[in-house]
Amino acid sequence: MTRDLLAVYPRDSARDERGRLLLGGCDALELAAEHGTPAYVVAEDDLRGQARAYRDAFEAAAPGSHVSFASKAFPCTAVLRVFEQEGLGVDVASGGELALALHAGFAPERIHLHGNARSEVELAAAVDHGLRQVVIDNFDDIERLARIAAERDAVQAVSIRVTPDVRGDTHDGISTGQADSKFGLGVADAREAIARITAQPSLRLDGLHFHIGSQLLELDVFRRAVAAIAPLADAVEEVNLGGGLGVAYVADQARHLPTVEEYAQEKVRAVRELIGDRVRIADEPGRSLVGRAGVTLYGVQTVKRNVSTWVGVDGGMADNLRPMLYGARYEVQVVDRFVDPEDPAQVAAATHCKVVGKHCESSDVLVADALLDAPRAGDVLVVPVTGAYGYAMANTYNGVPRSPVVFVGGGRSRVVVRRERVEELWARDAE
Ligand SMILES: Cc1ncc(COP(=O)(O)O)c(C=O)c1O
Ligand SMILES: N[C@@H](CCCC[NH3+])C(=O)O
Repeated sequence: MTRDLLAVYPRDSARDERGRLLLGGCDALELAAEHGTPAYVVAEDDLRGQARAYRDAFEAAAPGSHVSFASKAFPCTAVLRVFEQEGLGVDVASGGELALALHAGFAPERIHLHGNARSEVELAAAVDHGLRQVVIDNFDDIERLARIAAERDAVQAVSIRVTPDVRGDTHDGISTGQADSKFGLGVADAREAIARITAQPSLRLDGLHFHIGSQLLELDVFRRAVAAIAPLADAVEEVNLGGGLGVAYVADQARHLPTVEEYAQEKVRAVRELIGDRVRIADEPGRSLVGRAGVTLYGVQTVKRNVSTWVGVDGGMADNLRPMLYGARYEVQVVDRFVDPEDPAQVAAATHCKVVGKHCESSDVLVADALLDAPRAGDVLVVPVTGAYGYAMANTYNGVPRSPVVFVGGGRSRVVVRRERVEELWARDAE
């Protein structure tokens, strides 16, 4: 069993004596045969372990703190149920995510609603269900939500999303904390929002919130964001620090990845030093709760040589948009013939190739610099760390039905989301 090769795989992964990948104790080749490919395979123990790591780390650093799952990262019933059972709250960003969280069993007191362009219907649903908080993003929200709550004789708890004018080191597409952002209000406008909310009898100001960006691998940026919002904090009971911790997609990132404990301690320390002991601390991680728990299995359909060697698989940009959107890097292996990229003999014998999807786009490239052991049609490939924002952003481009989600653990597998049927491509036809 080689441990290093599994540095970014779900924590209970292993390779057996024949070198075959085991996920949650299940043989990856058998999983592919049983459930078909492509398939998202999720190690349930990894999800639970991360939820506990988060809960324990924040509880140790800031007793009474509140950790929620940012459900956009993996919006499916089974994943939400796991986090509900583990005692987390949930962050929803639309009426649809709200409906899903309720369907999965979250009590409304554990749900808060985000969104930079919510409809009346979405805001009314939040009030009708009595959600824990609605996060105010702009001045229009205040007027609208106050009216909706007043019409129902309700008092809705709110927090304000502040844009702290802090830039984390991440891709532009997932950076949100800069001054020129579509999310939240700048510090001066947030001060005005505090006054307007306080003047509304149907709203109760509860918290401040920031989210600087996603896939952040350095922690110092959080202290700068806390410093930016600190002058507003007298008005609130809670500060939500917005998640954002990155995951290691490839082994070299794993060496520098902060732990959940370091992340929680750094955030809490910043709040205690710059704001004080009085405020309750909340956080809402998405990616780092689910990223490493998930892998995608693909079937190789064809291998050919046009200058490069092109390995064509049965999925691609419809099940994982991240390479195309953010130039995201991933590892890939043949599930029963791993190549050790640090072993010169294995590297020399391996095939340097591009693993590409089946979609009609030249940029449908899953891994541009793959090193595989003699890939051929019929092989099963595994791409690790696809638990976050893979299923979430899946689509049916080129009429490819969406992939199933399969939970594994203790040597057993179970389908928690079935593969979409081709008939569902026309299920919404008006006639
Ligand atoms: C408001 C908000 N909260 C939480 C998250 C979750 O962030 P991450 O997945 O980076 O932890 C996001 C997405 O980045 C977000 O927009
Ligand atoms: N979809 C993005 C993350 C979005 C962050 C949401 N605020 C990704 O895959 O990296």
